[in-house]
Amino acid sequence: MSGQNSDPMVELKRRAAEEAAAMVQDGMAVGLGTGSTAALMIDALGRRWAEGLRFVGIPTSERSAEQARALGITLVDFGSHPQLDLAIDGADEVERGSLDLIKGLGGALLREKIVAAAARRFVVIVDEGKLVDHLGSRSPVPVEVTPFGWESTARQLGELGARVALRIKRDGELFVTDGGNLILDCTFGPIAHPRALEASIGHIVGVIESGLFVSRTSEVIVAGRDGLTRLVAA
Ligand SMILES: O=C(CO)[C@H](O)[C@H](O)COP(=O)(O)O
Repeated sequence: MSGQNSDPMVELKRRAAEEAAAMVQDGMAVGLGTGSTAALMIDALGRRWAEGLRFVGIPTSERSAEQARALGITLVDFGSHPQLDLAIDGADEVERGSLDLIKGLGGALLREKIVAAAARRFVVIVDEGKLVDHLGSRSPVPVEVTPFGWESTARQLGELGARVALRIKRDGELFVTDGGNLILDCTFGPIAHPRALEASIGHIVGVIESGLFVSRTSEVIVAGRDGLTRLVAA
């Protein structure tokens, strides 16, 4: 994930990632997101670590843990750090104005949401293609469910109006999360009331968590062709 890339959007994402990484200060406890943009941010933190910055990280996936460990970053858990100063992560969709999110196309939504909920500030880094007027415009809502009875859970999600697909990997194997669960990708189309939908999904037995992140974002750093923009929730 490190090194220069000739894709201009990757370069912009790298700048957003560096801007977010610059928010980390000595002594902080920091949530480390998952995905290609978050990986650029962890790389940037690795460079700051090499220059002498010292902080502790809680990763949102085994992937991010491995990357951070390889860079020498000290990782901790919630036992020693039940509250974080800052969490930085990517997103699949960001709703203009509210800054509500869909996350979890990378499959790490449960740990990502726990980390975001534990952070005093939750900073999101995306390219401009992720901005939408209504969540659900392009992305399904990933929902993490227990393997036991997933078909019944899927049926109930369907009753909320979603087209439901069990996530399968490219090699044809089931996608299994770091927690040993399954993902149901739920296509609702544009979502008028994300908070109400998040609650309705959460009430279904067998659902562990959804990728709707409502009223959790402190700030979004958007990488666009015209440079970086910082958005704060309205
Ligand atoms: O939610 C996520 C993983 O569960 C990611 O943050 C999201 O998928 C964005 O990834 P990328 O930066 O690669 O587009």
